[in-house]
Amino acid sequence: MIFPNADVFQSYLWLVLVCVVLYLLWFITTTGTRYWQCVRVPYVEGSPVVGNFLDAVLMRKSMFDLMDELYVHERVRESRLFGISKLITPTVVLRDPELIKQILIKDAAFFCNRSMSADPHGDPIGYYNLLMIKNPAWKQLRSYLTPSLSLSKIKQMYRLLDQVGADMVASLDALPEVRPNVRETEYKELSARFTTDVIASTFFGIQANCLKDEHSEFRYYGRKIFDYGPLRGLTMASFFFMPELVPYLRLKLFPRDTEAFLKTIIEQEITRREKTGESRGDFIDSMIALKNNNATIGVKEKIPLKGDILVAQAATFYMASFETTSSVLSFALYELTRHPNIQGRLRDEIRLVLSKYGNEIPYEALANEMPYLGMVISETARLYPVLPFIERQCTLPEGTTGYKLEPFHDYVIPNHMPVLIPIYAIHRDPKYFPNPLQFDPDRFAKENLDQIQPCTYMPFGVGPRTCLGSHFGTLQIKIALVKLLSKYRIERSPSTPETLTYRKNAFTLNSNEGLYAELVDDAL
Ligand code: HEM
Repeated sequence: MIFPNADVFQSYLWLVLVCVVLYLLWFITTTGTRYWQCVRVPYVEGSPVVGNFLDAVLMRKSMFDLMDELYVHERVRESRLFGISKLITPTVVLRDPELIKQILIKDAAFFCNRSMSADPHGDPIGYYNLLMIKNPAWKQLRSYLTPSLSLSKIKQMYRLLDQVGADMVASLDALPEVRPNVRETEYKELSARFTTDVIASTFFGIQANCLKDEHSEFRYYGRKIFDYGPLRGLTMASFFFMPELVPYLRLKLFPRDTEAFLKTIIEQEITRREKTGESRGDFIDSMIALKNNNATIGVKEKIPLKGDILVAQAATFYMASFETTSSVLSFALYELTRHPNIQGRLRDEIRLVLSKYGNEIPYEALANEMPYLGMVISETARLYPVLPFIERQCTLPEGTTGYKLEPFHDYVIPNHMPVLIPIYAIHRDPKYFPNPLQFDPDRFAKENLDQIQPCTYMPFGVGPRTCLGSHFGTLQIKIALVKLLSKYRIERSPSTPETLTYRKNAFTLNSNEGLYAELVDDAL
């Protein structure tokens, strides 16, 4: 009998070992797809490691385009739901409005959490906030923060908002003329500066002066939050794609210097007010009240709302509010530039209200007497929702293995599975919005509203975990549009893009192209 010598034996051993490791790697990195092969749900096959997000990881497609392609994929387009892999994690995507209603509204108690998460120990500011925190602490925190954005609070902020609107027009007046009575602007930067000044003024009681000074600190740090260079892009992607690893990688939701900046200004303002006894009835006052009332969150461990946890609330409101509002505002201005007839109709409505009230339009008039303004904003938020999808995680009481989808489907969603609702794709589905790429505010006319099926229009999300700032964000957009269109007619400039492509390294909708336009002096 011939025995292989030790070297050959060792080589065989290595070969076997390499094969085992490769097999294990394949086995682990294809978990998502293998899961969907075993259940009776249509799915789109993903690649090992990256699942269905290869094009997003390689930055070949924006998250919006990628989700849109999955939504209409031939294997799943007739189905109410389908499976994908978020890297290696099996993830269910809901396509059907009835099913979305069932999960996000009727059975919201089991789908209140988002699957993305931050590190509670290493990053308290990133974790203990409404965007990230999980139930039951989320419910407590939401009930503490809801009053700070109630209608009466928003009404109180109206004059401050109106002032920032006037500052915006003044900043446009100061631009050099490209021809007599004509100036050029870029809507994305303009909108970002407007919304940043609004937040600084209404939430923090601070004049940020972004509209006056392009190098303002507030604008600088705001830009940093959403400026997804390679490192920041990877960090932000990790919160969504691999939340379990976030604590080990010591990742933070806010860039460190932005966090330090926000911490300093918020703590300084809280200390100043406590010393002077000044009260403005704004967000900072609400935070001081929570602290003084010894408010806590959490059941087993009671976390007091003070220090970093208060900073977390202000920082998240800053993050959740300015990029979203400025995105919708800039796209609304862009569509109004491209559609002079729609702009004309809106200016007619503004003219009517100005003739009734003069330049001091009351809050009630803006809210109740300008239906076309509301329709333009709703249509903008349909065509350009800020997020590609809403995200949830199935969270059932201990001992329950899964959530039954009957009578819609015989599939059972396992506990902890991520659930995605692809709002961008649904808003652009011709089944729900005929001729979906057409910008048509009349879809939202009172007489047409009953044609919009529930849970097909979700720019602010749906159910109890919906956007907390939807009224406040909409009011900001209304004020900016009314102020700007009262003074100027907006027209295409040679740099106005005809079609838009979306940034591949952004999680909110953002065009690659600058949204340039001309402002023609034409006061109403
Ligand atoms: C037009 C502007 C805005 C749009 C389109 C928008 C959109 C959204 C969306 C889609 C969500 C996720 C909802 C879900 O998961 O169901 C969200 C959540 C949130 N938004 Fe907004 N938002 C806007 C303005 C604002 C403003 C001005 C604030 C002010 C503070 C704000 C604060 C929040 C917060 C705190 C959450 C998390 C709520 C929670 O998880 O309980 N948003 N927003």
